[in-house]
Amino acid sequence: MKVTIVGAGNVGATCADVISYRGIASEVVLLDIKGGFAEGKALDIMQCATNTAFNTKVSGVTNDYSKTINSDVVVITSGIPRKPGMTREELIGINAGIVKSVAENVLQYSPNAIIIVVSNPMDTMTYLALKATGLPKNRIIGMGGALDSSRFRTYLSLALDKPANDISAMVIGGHGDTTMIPLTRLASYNGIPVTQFLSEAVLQKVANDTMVGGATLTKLLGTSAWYAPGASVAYLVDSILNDQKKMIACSVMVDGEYGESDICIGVPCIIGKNGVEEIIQVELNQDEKTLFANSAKAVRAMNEALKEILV
Ligand SMILES: NC(=O)C1=CN([C@@H]2O[C@H](COP(=O)(O)OP(=O)(O)OC[C@H]3O[C@@H](n4cnc5c(N)ncnc54)[C@H](O)[C@@H]3O)[C@@H](O)[C@H]2O)C=CC1
Ligand SMILES: O=C([O-])CC(=O)C(=O)O
Repeated sequence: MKVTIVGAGNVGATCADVISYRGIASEVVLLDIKGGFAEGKALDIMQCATNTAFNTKVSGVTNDYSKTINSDVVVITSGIPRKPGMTREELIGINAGIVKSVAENVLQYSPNAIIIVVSNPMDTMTYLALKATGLPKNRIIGMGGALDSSRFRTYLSLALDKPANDISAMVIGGHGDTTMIPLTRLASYNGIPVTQFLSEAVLQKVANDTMVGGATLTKLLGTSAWYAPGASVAYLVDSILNDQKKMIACSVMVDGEYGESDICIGVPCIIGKNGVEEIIQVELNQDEKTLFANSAKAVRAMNEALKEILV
């Protein structure tokens, strides 16, 4: 199975690295506009093969889409990341043009690919990719919820002092500092509600830390995060290529689900060989419904900025 990753920067290269050493795909192509950059990253990753025992073929190309031909999955990480103090939404002016042209280019050589959008503001970029390409909605997936949920589980694990893999928890809604909805009420430690172990105040702090998880890392690193984002994309790619049908919160086009339509927003999805195979309807309480409606309103308002680019 072949995966193309457009953008060989921090997130794209990390994603290629994880896909390779976990043997998720037989071939990975990294593509970047910076001359020689993707080639260098690919060569560096390939030189891990003997020490981490993988056989994935990794190659890099400078803006040559013909080398991406017949990819099963294409990941779009091209674009600029935010700097400390910025919101993801501020990236729209530069990233919209990049994401639109990249989505159109990859489809010329891989008309059947499933596209994973990572570039920010991710919900808006996913909507843009869908509208610009006209692909069926099951084939455009925005990656945000997988990462936000892993951050939520990490913060819960720290609060509980228990392993993150024993914790089940999900974040839905937009992938923004104020639009994420950590579903605290439904989070569990091996099936036991975390509300049995953690006070309301601690749970509120965990939820707040989760929502600003990306901003916290951006402040610490001077640019946005890449290890967990790259691993989260690889997790999604694995569920697609190996038809695992995992339930993963992803930004997808909703058509009446959760009372919304004509936006891409994070909802729990079954991810398999056909991309988005099902949207799971969680029974939300009134507070959660209100949070989701407000999140959707903010995501929809952001899409307005695409009007000029989509004409
Ligand atoms: N959805 C999510 O959960 C996450 C999204 N992001 C977003 O992912 C994007 C990438 O982040 P990083 O990898 O940290 O940035 P980066 O700056 O390290 O890498 C971006 C790469 O894209 C390349 N690029 C720019 N225009 C291109 C084009 N037209 N064609 C091909 N390549 C192009 C650049 O040369 C650069 O190498 C950012 O927009 C960031 O905000 C980052 C982390 C998580
Ligand atoms: O914070 C950012 O700008 C990058 C991102 O989306 C994340 O790490 O969640």
